[in-house]
Amino acid sequence: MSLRKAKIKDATEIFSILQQFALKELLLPRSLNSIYEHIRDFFVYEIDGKIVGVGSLHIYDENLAEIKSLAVKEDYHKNGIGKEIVNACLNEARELGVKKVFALTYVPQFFEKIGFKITDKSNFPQKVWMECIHCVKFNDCKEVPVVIEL
Ligand SMILES: CC(=O)SCCNC(=O)CCNC(=O)[C@H](O)C(C)(C)COP(=O)(O)OP(=O)(O)OC[C@H]1O[C@@H](n2cnc3c(N)ncnc32)[C@H](O)[C@@H]1OP(=O)(O)O
Repeated sequence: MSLRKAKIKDATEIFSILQQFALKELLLPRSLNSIYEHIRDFFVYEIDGKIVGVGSLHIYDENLAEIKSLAVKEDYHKNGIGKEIVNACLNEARELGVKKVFALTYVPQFFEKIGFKITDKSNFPQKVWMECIHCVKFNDCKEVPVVIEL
């Protein structure tokens, strides 16, 4: 078992895991191209050389970063893998000097267990005006914003 930064060769497997949950509308879909572009943001969790969990930290500025594209394969849920990936993202944010990390999620309870608090999306205008505005669910978004101060 190991958690590590992603490499280029992991991109298609990251895409495949995220796509499984996107098809169930548990995550917003993400293109393979976007994963290649942001491969340095990603962590992967491996068991016996097979990727079973993925997640990424996207930096906005010195004050703000976002946990994005977090998913653990269903057979491996509730083994602490999701929490470990989020904690790796938070540690990286701390090392970089970022002060606040947020996520938009359908599973706020999972993030609350890690110490995030529910907040308001208006606190993240960078996200809303750079990304949410282009999302097909912009006017009917059910994702809950959560945030943690580092
Ligand atoms: C920013 C985003 O990307 S949000 C999208 C998150 N991803 C998804 O919803 C995709 C589908 N879901 C998943 O991949 C997984 O269920 C995840 C990532 C949400 C959780 O991963 P797991 O590895 O199962 O979580 P992990 O075992 O680390 O759980 C940590 C704690 O949260 C709890 N937890 C896990 N999932 C949930 C949930 N859906 N609701 C409430 N609590 C939860 C666990 O019971 C555990 O609690 P404990 O510390 O008291 O034992």
